[in-house]
Amino acid sequence: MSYGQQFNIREVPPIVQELVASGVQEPPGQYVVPEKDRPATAVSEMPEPIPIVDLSRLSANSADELAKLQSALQNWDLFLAVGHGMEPSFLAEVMKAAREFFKLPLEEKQKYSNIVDGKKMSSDGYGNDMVVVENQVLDWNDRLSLLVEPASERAYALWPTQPPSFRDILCEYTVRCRAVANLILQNLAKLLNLQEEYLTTMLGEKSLTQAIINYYPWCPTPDHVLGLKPHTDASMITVNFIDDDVSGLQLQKNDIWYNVPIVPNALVVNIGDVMEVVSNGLFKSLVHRVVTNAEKERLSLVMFYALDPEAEIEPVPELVDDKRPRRYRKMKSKDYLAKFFDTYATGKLAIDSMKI
Ligand SMILES: O=C(O)CCC(=O)C(=O)O
Ligand SMILES: [Fe+2]
Repeated sequence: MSYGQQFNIREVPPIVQELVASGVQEPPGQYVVPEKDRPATAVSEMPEPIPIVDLSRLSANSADELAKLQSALQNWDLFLAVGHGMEPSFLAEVMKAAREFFKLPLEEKQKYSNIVDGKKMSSDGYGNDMVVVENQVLDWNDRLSLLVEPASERAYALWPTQPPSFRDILCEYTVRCRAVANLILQNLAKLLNLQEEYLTTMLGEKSLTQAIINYYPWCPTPDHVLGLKPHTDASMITVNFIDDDVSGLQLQKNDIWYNVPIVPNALVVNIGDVMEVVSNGLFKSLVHRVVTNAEKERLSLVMFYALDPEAEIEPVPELVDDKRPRRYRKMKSKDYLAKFFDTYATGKLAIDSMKI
């Protein structure tokens, strides 16, 4: 995710889906993760399940539900959201449109390629990992990334016209997901003892929402590759709608990796770097990665809610005092995003560079 920017790249990586279709038995060396970073087949059992938060109860001001949200974020930096008002039939349609795009012939998908002049990668369009450092380990993932908000900034030339329903469905999902994000932000503001509209106001008209459809082809050797390298998101919050059939998202807490369970029709919502900084560390950005599956492909549709590129990311004054001094530097949103990709490519966490 990068929001309306172009980046110089070292090479154009292959489309993973094509590698798989060509019948590779082993992933090419560029995808093989060094032994110490490989996804262990056995991950730990969660000591307690991730709370499932009912958003309809939050909107009815349930104190119990708010406490559940707080405990989820304290323990896991993420929660599962039900009661979001999006019918299973609508969500199924969204996933179907996303899946159908990836089923199109390569030439059709390449019409929306994110490669510019063979040397740059745009934040919008179809492609995959951005290669910016030497010996970068590549993700076993292809994606379609589209800026959806502000609506006036959409690059419609990169929005697929196949399947024919794609555009309308993504527009509707954007509107409905924005309502979900706003409700969550209002409740996060409450937990921070800020005015209810504090965070929704920060995420105002010029703020950017990037939609990314991740497509992870099945992989002959899932133990040796990662769908996505360990990272935090460069967002305020991230709302993730996951294929309800195939797990793969893992979160890290206290240096241990755990599987995020699949709950059909629930959204997975996590804290991103911007919120960690804004809250002066009261909320923590989720460290996560994606592992692949030996038999099945996997899809996720992820909405990243980020600030206006010209806005400064910094702790809000209300959350800085003598007892809790400022813990993060200030940085312009667009500069942070540029930095984010270099750090991601090397397997490091961008948020660490903001810490004082
Ligand atoms: O595929 C997923 O479930 C997670 C995707 C993700 O973490 C991302 O796109 O930043
Ligand atoms: Fe992520």
